[in-house]
Amino acid sequence: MLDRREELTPMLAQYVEVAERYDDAVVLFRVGDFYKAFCEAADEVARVCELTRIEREDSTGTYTACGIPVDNAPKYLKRLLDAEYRVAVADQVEDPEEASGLVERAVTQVLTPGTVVEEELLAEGSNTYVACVATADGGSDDSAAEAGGDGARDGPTYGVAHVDVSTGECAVTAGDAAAVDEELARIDPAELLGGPGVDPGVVDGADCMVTERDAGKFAPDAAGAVLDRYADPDRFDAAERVAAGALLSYAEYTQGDDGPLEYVRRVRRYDPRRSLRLDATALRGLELFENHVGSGRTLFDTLDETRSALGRRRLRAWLRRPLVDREAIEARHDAVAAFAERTLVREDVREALSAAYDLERLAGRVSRGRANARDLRSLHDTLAAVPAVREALAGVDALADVRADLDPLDDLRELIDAAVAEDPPQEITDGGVIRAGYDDELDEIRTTAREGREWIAELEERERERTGIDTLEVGYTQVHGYYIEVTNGQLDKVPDDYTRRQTLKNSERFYTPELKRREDEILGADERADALEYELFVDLREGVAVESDRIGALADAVARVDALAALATAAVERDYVRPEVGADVDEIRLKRSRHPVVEETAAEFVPNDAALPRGTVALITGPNMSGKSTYMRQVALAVVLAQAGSFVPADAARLPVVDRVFTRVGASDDIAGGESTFMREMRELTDVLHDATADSLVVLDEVGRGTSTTDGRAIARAAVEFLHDETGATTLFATHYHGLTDLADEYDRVVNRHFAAAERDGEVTFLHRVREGAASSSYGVEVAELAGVPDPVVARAHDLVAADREGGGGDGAESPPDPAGTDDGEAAGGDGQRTLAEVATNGHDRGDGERDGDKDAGPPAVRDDAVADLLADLRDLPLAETTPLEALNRLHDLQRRAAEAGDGDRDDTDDDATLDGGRP
Ligand SMILES: Nc1ncnc2c1ncn2[C@@H]1O[C@H](COP(=O)(O)OP(=O)(O)OP(=O)(O)O)[C@@H](O)[C@H]1O
Repeated sequence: MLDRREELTPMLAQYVEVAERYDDAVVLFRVGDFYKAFCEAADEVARVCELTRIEREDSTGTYTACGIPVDNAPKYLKRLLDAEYRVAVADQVEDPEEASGLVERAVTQVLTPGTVVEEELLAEGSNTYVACVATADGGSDDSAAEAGGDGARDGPTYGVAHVDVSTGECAVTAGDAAAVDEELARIDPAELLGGPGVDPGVVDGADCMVTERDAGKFAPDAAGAVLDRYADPDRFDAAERVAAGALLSYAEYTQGDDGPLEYVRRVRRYDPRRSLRLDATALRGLELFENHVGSGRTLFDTLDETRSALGRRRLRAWLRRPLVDREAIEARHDAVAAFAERTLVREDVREALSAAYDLERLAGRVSRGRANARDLRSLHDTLAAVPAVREALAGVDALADVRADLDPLDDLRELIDAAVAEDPPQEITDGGVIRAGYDDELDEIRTTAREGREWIAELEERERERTGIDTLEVGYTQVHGYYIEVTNGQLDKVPDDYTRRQTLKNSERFYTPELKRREDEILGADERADALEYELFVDLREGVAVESDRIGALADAVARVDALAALATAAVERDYVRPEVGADVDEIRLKRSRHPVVEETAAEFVPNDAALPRGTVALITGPNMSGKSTYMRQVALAVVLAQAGSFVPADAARLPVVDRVFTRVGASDDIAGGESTFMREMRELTDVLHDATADSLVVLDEVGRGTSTTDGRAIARAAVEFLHDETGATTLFATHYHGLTDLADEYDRVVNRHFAAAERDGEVTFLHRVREGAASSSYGVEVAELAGVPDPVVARAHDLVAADREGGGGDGAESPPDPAGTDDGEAAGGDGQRTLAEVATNGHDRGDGERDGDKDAGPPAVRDDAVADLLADLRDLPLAETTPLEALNRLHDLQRRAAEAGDGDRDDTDDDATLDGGRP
């Protein structure tokens, strides 16, 4: 098309010119009721949006066009954004009626995945961020960047900035490549700008669209000048300045390059170390916001009892960045406790908040000049809900601070209420927006129009009387205006002052000079009223925009109240307990803790205790599927929840304040990223071993399983030793390398815990109960059988395992496991080895003569576990809620299980001593 530029029609020439300027975007031209794309852009739009592509022909030749209907635009724009297109929307910027020739068009907005502000394109309860990573020198030379941020490892310091263009929230920090990676995982941007000089590895890992910008935007002077419009650049490090400045310049560009975004009221500088650090692996491994299978529930879903979009975003932010300041954590717990203890307060507050609209986004639209009258009514309705929240909170000391911040902005509410009609139309140009009584001039114009209409309404009656034409009618059409209609039979009675306007088949239509005058008056008044209403509305909107700081402060308080009330609701409804996090707490101690998400879906969740003095490395063994991962995650989640300000799912909890939670759990194959599972696993392990401190909590699941047994076992052992000796981090380490469990004999702070399985009626049952000591078997083959692996394969696997054990191969040969952690050599049997077959047939008579009447022939580990479970079930029996018949049934069941477990010469009663220090 460029080669035909001279011949193009004026509009196409205009399109080509804009498309050249916005060459990284699909340009859409507003033409009538459509946003139109032409030529190649039309092909793309038609393909992505599944719209019809039209071949057009004019004097200059043929070209394609594709139109998105304006009324349905969000749906199609979303498709384009999801397909990672940028879309430049060019609107008419002059009144078509006043234009001589072609209407002037200009790009008023560039829509990109990270900068959309359209309500329909934004997720309601989460932020949409665009982030930017940059070096201090903007890539101009390779000199070392100015120090700042974390700088723990060698390498340049990067600035990382992010902004939510819909709410104006903007923040910046600095750190090395690893810190940037971690920050990006927490920010979870929808779009990322990578400055020149930034190591490609730093931005490539981000799971979002990466946008390139002209290098000049990252030049320190240029970026500094942009930042200066928002904040004092001297408050920031060099790298932060470049990142924030370049980012804000991009944000301005997407909003039509119309100068500074006034609703970005501040650029917050933060230090990620002032919150509990959760890197991408931890966020993923603990399934805070994302479920591995992509469909199940997450921690956030489970806790989300918020009532407003503001609260929902705040709760997300709290979980993403839990606190590390003990006082702040306790203050949040105090507030949650206050809500939890007061059902009425909580319910009143939540009900009032249900009426709250998204104050932050409303304020953003007001400042951008995009709010319509309905938005201002929504703002009014939200302000109107505040007094009820304040009233509910009155007299609750722990909530006094947040209550004080809930300024209901009465002046603003009254102003909006007085000015804006109660149920205004969508458009602000068509009138009906401003209330009567708000503006004298408007009222006067409206009176004129009303009086005119009344005069016309009475005209029919008057004219019938005056002319004697009893069928005379007065009417109105859009095209001809007001008329007096007389049927043909009565035309002889028409008076002289009637002028013919229109002839119909059976009648004639007339007007009189007075009717014409009144009509002009009414139409003129309507037009003036609409224009004046628009003016008044825009003035009002600007007046409200001036108050955006106060609205922002109120939005912050509303978000806090909602998030606190949500945490309290979750705590009450799901039976969570307030954790103790005092300065003297130097251990993780949980009584009957549960996994907050799994307990929601499991038919019957088995609670477990945990007692881990700081610096303990707990080796967790047990069969596949026995609950190791769930247990480790629930301990980590208790810590995260507590530091986020939440109560935790347990009967009692004492938790230290940790600086970071590291996890390496579950499968995280990175096929798309081109790394093998093992490589990825080792990378994650590297991060842990490098960065964990004595204040960290480390959760490692089956480290080393991705390679040969010998190598894997060696790596696992070395990692445990390092964590114990060098790092001192409190660690939960699940492993199938049973040989590792003898580390507990060598190291003070290494302890063994295990999960047991019971075998009943020929089937393996998982008890999901944690116990002291190491486990005896993996039950891998049994799990394979449960999963439906064909019988011959299962049988062959059993044989191979047995042969392997007898032959002394495999992990089991390294050293005999201590089955129940009882240190009782006898208990493990003559040679300390038990075949899987022995374990699998323990205490169960197959009727094939295998068990020759010796009830104690089975391995003590399984028997002990069965007895311990019996005791635990007995202890947990809710007597108060059990009917006599149920009790009898339960007793019968317990008796049966006692018989199965055997009544051997047991003297150990401390199986369940994990938390209680040996008390039964
Ligand atoms: N305490 C519990 N109460 C009830 N169900 C549980 C409990 N713990 C785990 N489960 C259920 O048991 C199953 C296996 O749990 P998990 O993945 O934690 O086992 P695992 O020992 O880590 O297995 P593997 O070694 O194969 O990774 C899960 O489906 C989980 O929902």
